[in-house]
Amino acid sequence: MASNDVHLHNDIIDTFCWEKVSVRVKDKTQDKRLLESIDGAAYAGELVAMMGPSGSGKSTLLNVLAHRPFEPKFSVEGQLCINRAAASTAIFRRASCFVEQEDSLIGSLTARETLDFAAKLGLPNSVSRAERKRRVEELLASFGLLRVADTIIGTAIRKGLSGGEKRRVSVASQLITCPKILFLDEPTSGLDSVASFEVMSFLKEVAKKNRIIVIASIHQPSTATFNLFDKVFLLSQGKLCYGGPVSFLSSYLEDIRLPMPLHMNPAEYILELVNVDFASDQIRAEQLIRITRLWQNPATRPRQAQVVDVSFDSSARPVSLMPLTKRSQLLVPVTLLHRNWIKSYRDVLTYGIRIAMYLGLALMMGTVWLRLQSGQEYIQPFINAIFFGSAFMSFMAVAYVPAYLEDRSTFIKERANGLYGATSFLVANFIIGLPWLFLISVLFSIIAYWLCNFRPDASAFFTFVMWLFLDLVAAESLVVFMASIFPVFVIALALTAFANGLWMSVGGFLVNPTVLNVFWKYWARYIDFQSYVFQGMMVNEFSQRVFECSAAPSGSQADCSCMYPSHLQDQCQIDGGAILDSYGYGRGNTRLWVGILLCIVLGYRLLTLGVLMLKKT
Ligand SMILES: Nc1ncnc2c1ncn2[C@@H]1O[C@H](COP(=O)(O)OP(=O)(O)OP(=O)(O)O)[C@@H](O)[C@H]1O
Repeated sequence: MASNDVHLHNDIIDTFCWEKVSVRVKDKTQDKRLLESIDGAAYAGELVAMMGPSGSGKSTLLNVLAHRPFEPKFSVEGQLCINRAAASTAIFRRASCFVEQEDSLIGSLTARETLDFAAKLGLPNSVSRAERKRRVEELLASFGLLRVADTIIGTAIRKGLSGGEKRRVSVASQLITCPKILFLDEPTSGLDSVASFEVMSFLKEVAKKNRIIVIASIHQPSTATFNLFDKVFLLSQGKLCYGGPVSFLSSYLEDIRLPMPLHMNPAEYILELVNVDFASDQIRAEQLIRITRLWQNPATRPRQAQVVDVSFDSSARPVSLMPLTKRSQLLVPVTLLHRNWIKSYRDVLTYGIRIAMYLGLALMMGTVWLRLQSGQEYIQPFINAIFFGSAFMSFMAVAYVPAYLEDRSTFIKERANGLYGATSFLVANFIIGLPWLFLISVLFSIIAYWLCNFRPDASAFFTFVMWLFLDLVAAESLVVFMASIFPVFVIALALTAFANGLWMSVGGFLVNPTVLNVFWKYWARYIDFQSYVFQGMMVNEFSQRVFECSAAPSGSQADCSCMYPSHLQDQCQIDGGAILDSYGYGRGNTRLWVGILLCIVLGYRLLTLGVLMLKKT
């Protein structure tokens, strides 16, 4: 789209217009026009409705107007102007906000915290703390949210605000940065007619008081809600059928001999007029062609439809407009970290359930491998327990997929509104996981390590904790990477499980590294984080341990189906070092392995950053 930016400081946007907006989607399976040459304009203080039957192109038009990113298969044409000058994406990002159909609110925050974090992320540094608080309270009051300001939004297991209240919080949180244009995709979806009216009348008031242009797609408003709008754009099959003041609609319909019936909801009537999805008769289809032709033809299009009367309430005190200066890029990750911290300890689904799961696994492991002894027959159980403690713990990191996908979806929406970028998101995401994963590692080890009777030595215990912690950090980084490439729950879950399965298979336990198939031996093992953890834990346990044959019950050697070589089973005393030699694990490599593990973690995180920078939706 166009260059030649207008200069926005504290300027009011008086006019926002769009000309000849067309969208086409073309790929191997389809070539379809979604929007055809749509023109329109909106003025400061107006509440504008985008209406039309399902699939008519309302959301697509809204996305174009808001400069939202489109997938490459879409081709978008047209011109968007602010104050009659062409405007770039950067100007739009700074001047507008987009409220999605689905709320991207964080369920464990309260309404007040949600607005406060939106202010911290969106407002420039020059805004003082007191001013920020004042704006939050002002918006809570103007959206009728003071009564529920300290109630949480609501999570899957904890009820919070009602649907209407959530929508109001969504809208209020976007208004905190004083956008000059506010786009809303179906702001009333899922609300009853009373709640819909309530939300739209708040928006109308805010638009008038602050001279904001509010453009909302809406499905089927009640008569009262419809009458709140200043303007309506009616779409059908990607074409414009009417675009002008709501007050002029009825006389226009009379002019084209389709008068609005008395006592009928006008929104319902116009939607019926242009809906041919379920019409079996030819008459309806021809009627739609006639309506669109009349509108498309400048000769027959009524001049009044484009005349807009904006009446402002000059007595109302407007919310002050903020200068559009830059925010500190250092403060953003800190704010995200603070928000993630509140979420992680309040929302049991984020880490609470995982902590409980790992404690259960620790108890299970500790009781299955209960008090292993120093007899030779315990060598294999020790190795099995180490494998379980490294590989299976890493596998269970798949439980993080849903929480990460939720965070990613919030990030995608907030990034589209220009709040912060992928680096801030990933830094905050990484740091917030560390204390929780450390806590899990310590709690798991306290239970499992002593119950299993691993080497009773403080330094061995803390080394075990360190390996487990690194294992979980790497496993979580793998989850983050996979779920960023494929942000669909089932696919992310399946692929992470697959990757973990592969790392388990080539990690050294299931096939001794000395006999591993060459196809895997020379690459997979080296990037397999589980193999370094397994090696590390093995060295930690076996390098200073001796297994006695005397401790074994008689005849146990014959029953022993061990992985370690048979010549070792004949000896009366087995040094743990010999077990390590049989696996080809050298001692003294701990630092190297820790370094490699950290590089693997960094690698996953950097790859994720690349994915998030490239994937905008
Ligand atoms: N990614 C896509 N690929 C192909 N067609 C698409 C894509 N996205 C939307 N469309 C098509 O574009 C048309 C307009 O869709 P859009 O979502 O804008 O309609 P809408 O009026 O907002 O519908 P609804 O009210 O049901 O949300 C529809 O026919 C839809 O099938």
